[in-house]
Amino acid sequence: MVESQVLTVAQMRAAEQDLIDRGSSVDRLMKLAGDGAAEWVWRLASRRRVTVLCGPGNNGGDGYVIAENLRRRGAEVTVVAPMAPKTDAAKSARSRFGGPVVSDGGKAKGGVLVDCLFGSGLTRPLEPEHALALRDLGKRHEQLIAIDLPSGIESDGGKILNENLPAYDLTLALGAWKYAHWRLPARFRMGELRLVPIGIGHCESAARLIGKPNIGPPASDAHKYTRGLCAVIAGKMAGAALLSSKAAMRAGAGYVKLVSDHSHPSAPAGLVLETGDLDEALAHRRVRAVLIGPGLGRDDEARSKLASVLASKKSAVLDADALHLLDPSQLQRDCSYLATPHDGELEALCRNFAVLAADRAGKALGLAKASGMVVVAKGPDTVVAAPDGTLALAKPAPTWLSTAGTGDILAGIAVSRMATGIPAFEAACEAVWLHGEAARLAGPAFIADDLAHKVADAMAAAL
Ligand SMILES: NC(=O)C1=CN([C@@H]2O[C@H](COP(=O)(O)OP(=O)(O)OC[C@H]3O[C@@H](n4cnc5c(N)ncnc54)[C@H](OP(=O)(O)O)[C@@H]3O)[C@@H](O)[C@H]2O)[C@@H](O)CC1
Ligand SMILES: Nc1ncnc2c1ncn2[C@@H]1O[C@H](COP(=O)(O)OP(=O)(O)O)[C@@H](O)[C@H]1O
Ligand SMILES: [K+]
Repeated sequence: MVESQVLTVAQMRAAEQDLIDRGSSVDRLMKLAGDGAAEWVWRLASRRRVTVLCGPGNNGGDGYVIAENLRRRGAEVTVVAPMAPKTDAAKSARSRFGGPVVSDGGKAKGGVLVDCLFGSGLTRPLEPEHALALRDLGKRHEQLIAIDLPSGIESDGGKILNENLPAYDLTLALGAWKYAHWRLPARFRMGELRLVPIGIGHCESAARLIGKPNIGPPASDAHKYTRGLCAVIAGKMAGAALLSSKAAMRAGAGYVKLVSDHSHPSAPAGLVLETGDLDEALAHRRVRAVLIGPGLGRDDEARSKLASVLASKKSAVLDADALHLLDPSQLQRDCSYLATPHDGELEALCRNFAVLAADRAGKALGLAKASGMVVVAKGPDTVVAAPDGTLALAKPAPTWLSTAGTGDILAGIAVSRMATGIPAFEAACEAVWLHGEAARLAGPAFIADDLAHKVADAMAAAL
């Protein structure tokens, strides 16, 4: 879906060029973007005075279009332009603005500040005088709207390039989402996010935002084995695997087995405990997906359990300790693997698979390519990467997830989705969404056990 694609600056430029090649023009796209954005500014301003801060590029050009649109509706609007327009489209938009333009924003104040200083073309930190002007104007206005991106943010990485820049109430993404709209730390400076369409089409290589999956109830002739049997392998700290199992039982699989050397007096009655030989348990033809890692430990016994899982050639979710123990040569060809590392585990895996990249998305993509595994790089801005270079970005999930054991729940959901027979990348995206939704439904201050129970409600939301 076009609305869920997330583009790099290079992809955005190619998409714009594509529209121009089909008969549009930069001026026409700027008019569409500016008029679309002006609609939001008009609503938010509701007759308050508006200041539009315009830079030299096409982001500034959008600003002049917005200002003229508002002026024609009768709004009191001033443009502050510390730099003259440089691009042809911006110069022409400037020439069509019939209101006042000042170069020094020293006296400007009002209801709404519209930031059109720089957008996706920003290549370096703001000059000190521009950063200062933005900061001061920000303080003298009641509400701040960023056009395309807040100025001072790097579009592809989501880095904030200057200190003490203002936080915004609303950011209007023009044409398509950019990475910065969903990456930290940029995301949390942007306030509400809205997309202004300008006719950008489907981009084959774009990343996508993870949205609500369409799961549906079991088929009318379903039985527990057709829905999928998954095995969760317990290790030293058996509680973690039990948490994963509880989540797996609620995430779609028809049958969940906990393969454990421990007794589990508090295990739900519906969870099948298997205490026998691990290789035998794995060899069972009905086992469609296996989870190993939560609470596994890192001793010889843990190593041997991981070796058994990988030798079984079953589809597997690898989490926690399994990611530290993993030897690249153990991964089997033509097997489906899903790894769920947090940042520390991702670092260890990247060392192990000789992957060099600067940020989480780059590391996840590099690792997926080097290992053949689907990689869910977990954190406040989780990404999912596939070996073929497909990337999906999660929307922010509740920060209450930052509590022990929530990763075990994610791994349990993932193995359950995989056991239903869907491809690992889809299973990963569904698991990330269900995990975030369960957290939303659990409310504040939940613990991992509460989260496991909410997985069924998250499934209900996706039916
Ligand atoms: N293309 C289209 O069809 C459409 C584009 N649209 C809009 O265009 C925006 C992208 O426009 P853009 O590429 O002109 O970049 P923008 O962010 O305005 O300005 C950057 C310019 O300033 C410069 N510069 C960079 N960093 C700097 C710094 N720190 N301090 C000083 N200067 C700096 C840099 O030039 P440089 O100095 O590096 O040569 C660059 O040229 C996009 O976000 C959207 O709003 C929409 O209208 C829809 C149609
Ligand atoms: N600040 C946060 N905002 C949103 N999600 C978070 C945040 N911190 C952690 N999470 C999520 O919580 C889970 C934590 O997993 P993990 O670190 O493996 O914990 P554990 O090992 O204790 O189970 C991950 O899914 C991660 O994405
Ligand atoms: K901007």
